[in-house]
Formats: sequence, structure tokens, C-alpha cells
Amino acid sequence: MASLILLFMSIIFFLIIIHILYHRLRYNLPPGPRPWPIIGNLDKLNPVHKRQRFAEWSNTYGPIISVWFGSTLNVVISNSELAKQGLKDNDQQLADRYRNRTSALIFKNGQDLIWADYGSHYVKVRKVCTLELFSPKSIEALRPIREDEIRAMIESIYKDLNNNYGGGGGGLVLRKYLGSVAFNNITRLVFGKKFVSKQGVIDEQGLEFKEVLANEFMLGASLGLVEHIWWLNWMSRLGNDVTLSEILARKDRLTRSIIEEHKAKNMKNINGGVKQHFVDALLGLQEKYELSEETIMLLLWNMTTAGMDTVAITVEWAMAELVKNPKAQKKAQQEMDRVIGLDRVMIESDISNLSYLQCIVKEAMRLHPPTPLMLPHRANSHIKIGGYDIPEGTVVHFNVWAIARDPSIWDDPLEFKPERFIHNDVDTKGHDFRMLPFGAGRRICPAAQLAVNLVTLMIGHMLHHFKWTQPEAVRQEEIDMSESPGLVCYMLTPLQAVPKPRLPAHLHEFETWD
Ligand code: HEM
Repeated sequence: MASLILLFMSIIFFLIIIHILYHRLRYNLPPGPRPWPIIGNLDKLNPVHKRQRFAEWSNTYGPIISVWFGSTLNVVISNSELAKQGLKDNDQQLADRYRNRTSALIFKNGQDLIWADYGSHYVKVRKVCTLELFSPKSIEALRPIREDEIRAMIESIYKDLNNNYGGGGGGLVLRKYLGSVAFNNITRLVFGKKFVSKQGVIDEQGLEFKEVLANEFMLGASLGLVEHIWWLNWMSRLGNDVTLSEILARKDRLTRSIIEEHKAKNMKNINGGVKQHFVDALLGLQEKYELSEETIMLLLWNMTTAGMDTVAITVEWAMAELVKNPKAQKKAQQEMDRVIGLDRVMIESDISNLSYLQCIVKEAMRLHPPTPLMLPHRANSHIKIGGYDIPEGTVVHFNVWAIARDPSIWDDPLEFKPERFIHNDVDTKGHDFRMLPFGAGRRICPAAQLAVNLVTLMIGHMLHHFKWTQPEAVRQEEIDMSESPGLVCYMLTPLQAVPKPRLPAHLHEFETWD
């Protein structure tokens, strides 16, 4: 038996060496660190921050590198010129997605939007997003939800402030408030439901919702090395398949029950009252676009997962930079006082008159893109980038974190300087390859405009209502700006800050919109 296992291992080992050599000799692949048989370069990637490791390797091997995840070739692009070649010149050829085993199971092999390969299904659901869910008209129709949730956040900060920081002592943990806005905003936007009462109490369906979300993230994060080595895949199935199918069944039940509630409500309310929540919008468009129920459910969860963390992350980083840079904070507040005054609160239409605030949002997204490697693309045919071969099936990552810190295109790239955008109107929505927080090309984030509105409104409200400083016991330079590892990049240590009200008390109270 032992000799059989040994023989089997040797054959596998031999096949992998042949596979890697075949690729190396047949193609002119980008340079990169020397891979080990079987694991490739995975030993150097787990558990460190991929984006930083990729950036270090790029410093050694150049702006386009090969990295082997087991026997899968991954190419990482870390400069703006090559990003343009990938996302503009070869946009369609790189528009497939890499799905690992777990995402393939969760998203039924790409019957959703985020993990779908480029093809007729993708084109159809993308059209639904562009023309229906995220059209300027829909974004405007959903504006009251954004304004309402942000005002609720301000009220809750104000209450906790009067209550000794909610018992927290040194300052407020901003993530708690930003997370609530992100959660309530997304559940109202996507599912047309607010699971949390004005008193902050979450209902039973909301608890189930949170648990389903947390379980899915945990499962996705718990799978490491073995996911990338096809002949070890069976190991990742041990126990996980049962857990996964239980989680998926719970998610299915929950989503169906919410959809049924909406169907019943819409039946009673044929001529009006239906708002443009995604669930109602998608049910209304089901026939027109021939959407299966499965796809509708997957789209709803796509929007939930893509929109929840990214917004809260961006605002937390921006606020940390503003606490560290009181001059920039003051300049934004002076602009707001000039444009809005001190006797009303900010509304979304003020944004176009707040150019310095817009610079702050851009600078925060430059230094801290919430998805530093975007999402993995996959080549659906053989192409060339920077003179190197990218064979069909290669997984391609764009290190937008590194591109936006490239000293050859940005002055003082590690400094938070919103002023850099005053006379240099850099587009953040996929037209300028020096900065790609939302990606570019066919797979660009379809919600970019909605996200920018929400993030700008959140930061604007926080700055207009309060002056923010670090807790007394902490010096500015001690604020921990370390990054979390993972697909999305949180502050490793949640920001704590002290708010001092700037506006009259009655402007902190609000009436809810529903
Ligand atoms: C600051 C906030 C956000 C940032 C920085 C962001 C960034 C991104 C990035 C980098 C991608 C991948 C692009 C690529 O792979 O080429 C993406 C995709 C996506 N985002 Fe966003 N996003 C944000 C907010 C949102 C929100 C609020 C939603 C929905 C409500 C959303 C929905 C999506 C979807 C559905 C995709 C997949 C698009 C596709 O594969 O075609 N995002 N986003």
C-alpha cells in the first residue's frame, strides 16, 4: 500500500513538473519567483498580504509577473500602462472570471453576475444592472434611502456622544456606525427591508440574514492551499460540503421568504407605492429579460456582498486620514460652511459644489482601494501583454493598490494630499489607468456612481456635523494605519475618534423615510 501511494505521489509530482516546464518552454511567460513543484509559490503567499507580496515581487521582476498558485498560472499586473493593455486593449479576452471551488458552488457555476464568465448570460444580467438597477434615474430614486440612513447614523453618534461615548471611554469606534449605515442601506436598497429598528434592535429575519452572510464569508476565507491544487481538492470537501449545503439551504429559504413577501405586497399594490428596491425591480423585469428565479436570488446576494464592506471600508480609511490631517479636515469643513452653511444639513445635490470634499474621496480611494486586487479576471483566449504571453485560462490580477502608489506617476505617493486632484482632474471610474478603485472595461463596478455618492455623502455629513480628533491618550502618529489581509482591505485596528459637534442640536434629529 505504502509503495502504491509513493508511486502515485511520484507520478503527480512528475506531471506537475512537466506541466510547468511545458508552459515555461512553450510560452514567453512574464518573469516571477521560482515556483516549487506542486505548491508553486503558495508557500510565500499564505497568510501574508497578497497585494504587498505581489508589489515586492514586482519590484524585483518587473510590472508584470507570473505567480503559480499550485499548478495554476496567475499573472499580476502592477503598472498603469500594462493595466490599460489588459483592461482596454484586451478587455473582452480578459473578461472571464476565475472561480474557485467554493465560489463555483455558491454561485452555481456563474449563474450570477460577479462570478459569471463573459458570454450571453453575463451580457444580459450586466444590461439589467446598467440600464435598470444603476441607471441615473434609479440612483436618484434610491437617494432618500442614502440620506435617511446617514442622518440616522449622525443621530446615533450624537446620542452616544452625550452618553459618554456609549460607555466606550476614549472615543467612538467609527466602524460600528459605518457598518450600520452600510448594512441598513444595502438591505433597504437590495431587499427593500430594514431589519433594524430605530432603537437599534435587529429582528429575527435580520439575525438570520447576518448569520447567513457571516457563514458564507467564513467558509470562503477558511479554504486555503488545497483549493488551488486540483488533486488535493477532495480535502477541501471534507466537512465543508455539508456545511456549505446547509448554509446555501438557509440562504435559499431566507431569500425565497423575502421574495414571497414582496410578491404578495406588489399584488395588493399594483398601481403604485412600489419603490425601486432591487428585489421589486428584478421581479418586475423577470419576464422582459427572461431571468430565472435562481439568477434573481444570486443577483440580490451579489449586490449585498459587493456593496456592504466596500463602502464602510472607504469611509473608515478616509476618516482616519482626516483625523491624522487636521488641516485637510478643516479645509473641507470651511468649504462646507461656505456652500451649505450652519443652519441646514448636507444633501446629495450639494456634492457638485464641494470640490475639495470630492478630492478627499478620490485621495482616500487612491491610497486605500477597498478591493486592492480588484476581482480575479481570467483569459478566455491567448493574448499578449507587455510582449509576454498570457495563455488561455491564466488568472489575471490587477494590483490597483500598487498602481495608485507608483512613485513614477504620483508625487509623494504615500502622503494623503487631496490637493493633488485640484488641478489634476483624475477620473476614478475606469477612464484613467493611474487609479482604478472600481476597475475598468466590461467588468467595471456597475455601482461606481452610487458608491461615490454614498461615500461622499457619508464623509460630508461626518465632517459637517462634527470636528474629529484622535482620543486624548493617542498621538496622531500612533493611529494604526496597518491593513487587514484578504480580498477587501479594512483598517487592521478599527479607528477610534472623538467627535465635537459643529451644528445646532436640532439638526442632529431626523424623521425616517420608509
Ligand atoms: C466604494 C465602494 C465600491 C468599490 C471601491 C467597488 C469596487 C469594485 C471592483 C474593483 C470591482 C471589480 C472590477 C473588476 O473585476 O474588473 C467591483 C465589481 C462589482 N461591484 Fe463594486 N465596488 C463598490 C461598491 C459596490 C456597490 C455599493 C455595489 C452594489 C450595490 C457593487 C456591486 C458590484 C458588482 C455587482 C460587481 C461585479 C461586476 C462584474 O463582475 O461585472 N459595488 N466593484
